[in-house]
Amino acid sequence: MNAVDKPFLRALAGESVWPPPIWLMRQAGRYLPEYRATKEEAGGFLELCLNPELSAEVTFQPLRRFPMDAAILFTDLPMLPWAMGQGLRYGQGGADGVGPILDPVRDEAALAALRPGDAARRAAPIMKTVSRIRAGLDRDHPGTALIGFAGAPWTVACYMIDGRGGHGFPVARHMAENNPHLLQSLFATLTEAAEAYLVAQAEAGAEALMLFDSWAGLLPPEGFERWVLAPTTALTARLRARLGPDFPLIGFPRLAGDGIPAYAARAGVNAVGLDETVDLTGPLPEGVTLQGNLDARALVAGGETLRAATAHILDAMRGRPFVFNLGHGITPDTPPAHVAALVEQVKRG
Ligand SMILES: Cc1c2[nH]c(c1CCC(=O)O)Cc1[nH]c(c(CCC(=O)O)c1C)Cc1[nH]c(c(CCC(=O)O)c1C)Cc1[nH]c(c(C)c1CCC(=O)O)C2
Repeated sequence: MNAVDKPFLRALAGESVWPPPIWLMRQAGRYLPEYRATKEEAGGFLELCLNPELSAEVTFQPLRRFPMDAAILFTDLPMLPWAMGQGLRYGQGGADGVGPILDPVRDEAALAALRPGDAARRAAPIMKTVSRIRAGLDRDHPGTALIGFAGAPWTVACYMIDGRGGHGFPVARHMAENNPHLLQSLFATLTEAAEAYLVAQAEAGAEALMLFDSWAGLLPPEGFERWVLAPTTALTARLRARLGPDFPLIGFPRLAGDGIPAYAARAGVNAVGLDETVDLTGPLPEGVTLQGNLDARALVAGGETLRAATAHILDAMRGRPFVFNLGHGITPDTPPAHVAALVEQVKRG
């Protein structure tokens, strides 16, 4: 299939493709037994993210079960800070919780110790993963597009500064209010690093790029303007200067609520991801493709709950440029059969 004929890319270009293309955030992950087996084979999660063959394998796993219209590069958001030299490990539950744990960057000295110049070399395995995935899609799934991604500066800064999620990132929020100069310096480093990292993914074969701003909703309005909207707009402008004005970009300002219209109008993205709290029957931004916003809990519930929630979204979005997705990632307790039922219903329109 010609790249421009892929339904997902047509929807990002502003076409009202119907039935809408579908993919799901975290479509590769712990709800699939084959993912858990491959992670074991890799020797751990970080090891998996740095193994191009096995990262590509887990990216393909959901595509063998479900006819998704897009695949997303399998890696993790803190891999960019890791590539700049920040210490990273993964909690195994218990007191550590689950998820990434980083050596916090909270002062000038820690910021100066980062080595953005090393990031391209350290992230080289991730670019190998991108090329492997793209070659496999071209061979076995020619209608499926490849999404590359990075965290948006604010969300990456949250993990870099607090060192872990789960507590609402009090240190990053305090820094935004009380030491904006330090945060601004970190943002300058991060914006430059994210640009290089995303351009490298596009050069390796990614056909669209997504910026995850999972914690955009933590900031008051002035903070949202300064730490979410302004840096995202700067980053997308740089990406467009490098990749061309039409390169498909998706922004996901999760839980941004009242900030979403401004984001849609000014962030420089083709598509905006909507979390599950957004009411699709209310006023919505025009002039951008929308993506979302099924509640991940409805996917766990399945049955009539899932059918009704899916029908509600399809009814609200019919006739608009839209990509069906969840409002946040699939959770590990999701039965794969529910994902199959969802994809079938969406494909019926
Ligand atoms: C904030 C964030 C992270 N990572 C990511 C975000 C932004 C989106 C979001 O808000 O969910 C993005 C991400 N993380 C992962 C992907 C891969 C591709 C996909 O979506 O299928 C993507 C796009 C794999 C992953 N990233 C992680 C796993 C689970 C690791 C394991 O197997 O133990 C996977 C498959 C770990 C991770 N990584 C992160 C957290 C908070 C956690 C723990 C919570 C959880 O597990 O869901 C940081």
